[in-house]
Amino acid sequence: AACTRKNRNDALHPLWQSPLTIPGGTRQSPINIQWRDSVYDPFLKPLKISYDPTTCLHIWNNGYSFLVEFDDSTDKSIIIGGPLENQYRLKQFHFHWGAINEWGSEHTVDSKFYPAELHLVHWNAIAYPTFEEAVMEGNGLAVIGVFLKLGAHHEGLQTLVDALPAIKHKDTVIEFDVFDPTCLIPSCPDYWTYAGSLTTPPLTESVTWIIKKKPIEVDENQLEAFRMLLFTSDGEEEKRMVDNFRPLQPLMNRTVRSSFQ
Ligand SMILES: NS(=O)(=O)c1ccc(NC(=O)CN2C(=O)C=CC2=O)cc1
Ligand SMILES: [Zn+2]
Repeated sequence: AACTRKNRNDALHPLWQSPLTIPGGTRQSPINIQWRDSVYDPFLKPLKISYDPTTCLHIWNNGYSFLVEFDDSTDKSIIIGGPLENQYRLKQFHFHWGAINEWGSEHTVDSKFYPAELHLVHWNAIAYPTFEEAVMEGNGLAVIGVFLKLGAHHEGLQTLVDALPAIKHKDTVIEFDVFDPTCLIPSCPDYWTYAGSLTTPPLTESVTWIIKKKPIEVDENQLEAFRMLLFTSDGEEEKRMVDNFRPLQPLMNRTVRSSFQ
C-alpha cells in the first residue's frame, strides 16, 4: 500500500496539485513533436487570423500565468481555416516559461525546449453558446501555440512587458484597452496540428492544437520580466512565477499533421 501511495503522490504536479495524467485520458497535452514523424496533409488550409485590437479588455495574473482577455461577445476577433471546421473566437492569450532559458515551453520539437510558449485560446462559438460549454467538447477549443526563442528585442511584446509590474501578484488586473496579438504570431504560415487538451485544470480533451513551426524572438530582459511575476498574492510569502509548464504527455494513438512539406 505504501508504494502505491507514493506512486500516487508522484502523479501530483506541485504546481497544480492535480493529476499529471487524466485517468482514461487518450489525448492529453503537451506533447513532443517529432518532426520526422509528422505527416504532411495537403488538405490543410492556411490559417486565417483576423483580430480587432479594440476587443482587448484587460491583462491579469491568475496565479498560473498572466493572461490578456478579449471581449468574445461578437465575431470581431476570430480565426478560420487551417484544420478547423468552423471559425473560432479569441478568448484570451497567455504564456508558459521557465526559470532559465534552457526550458519553459510546454510543447517540444524533437525534444528541444524553447524558453517560453504563447497560447492564443479560441472557442467554437458556432457550435456552443458559451466558452465554458466549449471547454467540455472535443471540438470546442482551438489554441495557437507560438514558441519564443532568445534573440532580438520584440517591440510588440514590450507593450505587455511594460504592464507586468502592475500585475506582479496573483489576482491583480489592469485595464488593457488596445492590443493586436497578431504582432506576436510569425508571418510564416507553417504549422503542426493535433488533437489535444488543456494543459492546466480542467485538462479537458477539447483542444485542436495549432503549433507554429517558426518561433518569435524576444530578448533576455523581456524573458526576465516574465520571471518577476509571482504565483502568490500580495502579503503571502513570495514565490516567483516560473516553470509554469506541464510535463510532456504520451502521444498514444495520435498523428501530428504538418501544413508544410
Ligand atoms: N494552456 S492551455 O491549454 O492553452 C489553457 C487554455 C485555457 C485554459 N482555461 C481557461 O481558459 C479558463 N477560462 C475560462 O473558463 C474563462 C476564461 C478563462 O481563462 C486552461 C489552459
Ligand atoms: Zn497555455
